[in-house]
Amino acid sequence: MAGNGEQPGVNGHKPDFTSPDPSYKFPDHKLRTQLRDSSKTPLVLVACGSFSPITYLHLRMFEMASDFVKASLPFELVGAYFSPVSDAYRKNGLALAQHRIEMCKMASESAAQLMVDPWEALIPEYTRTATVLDHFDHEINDVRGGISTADGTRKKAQIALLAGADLIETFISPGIWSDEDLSHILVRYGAFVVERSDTDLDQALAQLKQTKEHIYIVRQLVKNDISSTKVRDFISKDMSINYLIPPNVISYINQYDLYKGHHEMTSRVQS
Ligand SMILES: Nc1ncnc2c1ncn2[C@@H]1O[C@H](COP(=O)(O)OP(=O)(O)OP(=O)(O)O)[C@@H](O)[C@H]1O
Ligand SMILES: NC(=O)c1ccc[n+]([C@@H]2O[C@H](COP(=O)(O)O)[C@@H](O)[C@H]2O)c1
Repeated sequence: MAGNGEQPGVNGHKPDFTSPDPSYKFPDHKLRTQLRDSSKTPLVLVACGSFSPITYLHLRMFEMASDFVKASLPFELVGAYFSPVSDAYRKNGLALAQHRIEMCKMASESAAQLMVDPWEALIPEYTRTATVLDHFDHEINDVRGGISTADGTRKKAQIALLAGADLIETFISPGIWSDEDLSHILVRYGAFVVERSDTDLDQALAQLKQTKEHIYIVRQLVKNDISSTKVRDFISKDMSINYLIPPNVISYINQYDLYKGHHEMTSRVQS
C-alpha cells in the first residue's frame, strides 16, 4: 500500500467532502490519537456495505482483522468504521439509511474501536467506494493531521477497506468497478478480505495479480455464514433471529416493524 498522504482523489482531483447534512460531524470519539507502538503504521479499517440489518458477522469482521493485523503486520489498528451505503444504492431489502445508521450505532456501542460514519449514507446520490475511502483519508490525514507517536511526531494513517470475499469476487466481474477505482482502492489504500463460504477467492486474486500484494486475506477460524439476506428472510417468515444479531438491534427492528414486508424504504424513524 502506498502511504496515502497529500495525493489527489480518484480521477486526479479531490472531491468536495462537505456533507449535505449540516449536523454531520465526522465521528472520532473512539479514534486512538496516539500510537502505542511508534514503530508501527496507524491503520484505519472501513467496512462499506448495506448492513440491512447489521449482523454479528459484520462485527466479527473487525475482530478477525484486528487479530490478523496484531499477529502478522507492521500496522496498529487505531480506528474502525462502518460506512452504510446510501438509499440511492437501491439494493433489494435495503431499509432506510436512518434505520441502518441507527442499528449500526447500537451494535457498535460496546465495541472499543468501532464507530459508524453516516457521511456516505446521508448523501442522496450513490457514492463510489473509492470516494468513500478518500473521505476517510481526508478526515483523518488532512483535517486531523494523522496520528501522533509517543514523541509527538505525526504519522499518516493507512486507510484500508474491510470486506468479505464476495465483494472481492465482484472486483473481477465486468461493469461493477472501474479499473481506475479498483487501482485507486487497491494501490493507494488496500483491502482486508474476510473469507466467505461459496466464494472463490483464488480465482479473483489470480486476476487481480498486479494489485494482489495490497490484499490481505483474513481467514475465518470459526466459520460463520450469517448474511443480512438470511436474517431478513427469517424475519419475513416470523422465525427467530436471536443470537444472529445483537439484542438491541432486534428490539429496534421490532419497534419499527422492519423487514416484515416490502415497505422498508417507507418506514420512518419516529421523532
Ligand atoms: N458471512 C460473511 N462472511 C464474510 N463476509 C461477510 C459475511 N457477511 C457479510 N460480509 C461482508 O460484510 C460487508 C457488508 O456486506 P453487506 O451489508 O452487503 O452484508 P451481507 O450480509 O452480505 O448483505 P446482503 O445479504 O443484504 O447481501 C461486505 O463486504 C460483505 O462481503
Ligand atoms: N464501484 C463501486 O464503488 C462499487 C461497486 C460495487 C459495490 N460497491 C460497494 O460495496 C458495498 C457492498 O455492496 P453489495 O451489498 O452490493 O455487495 C457497498 O458499500 C457498495 O457501495 C462499490
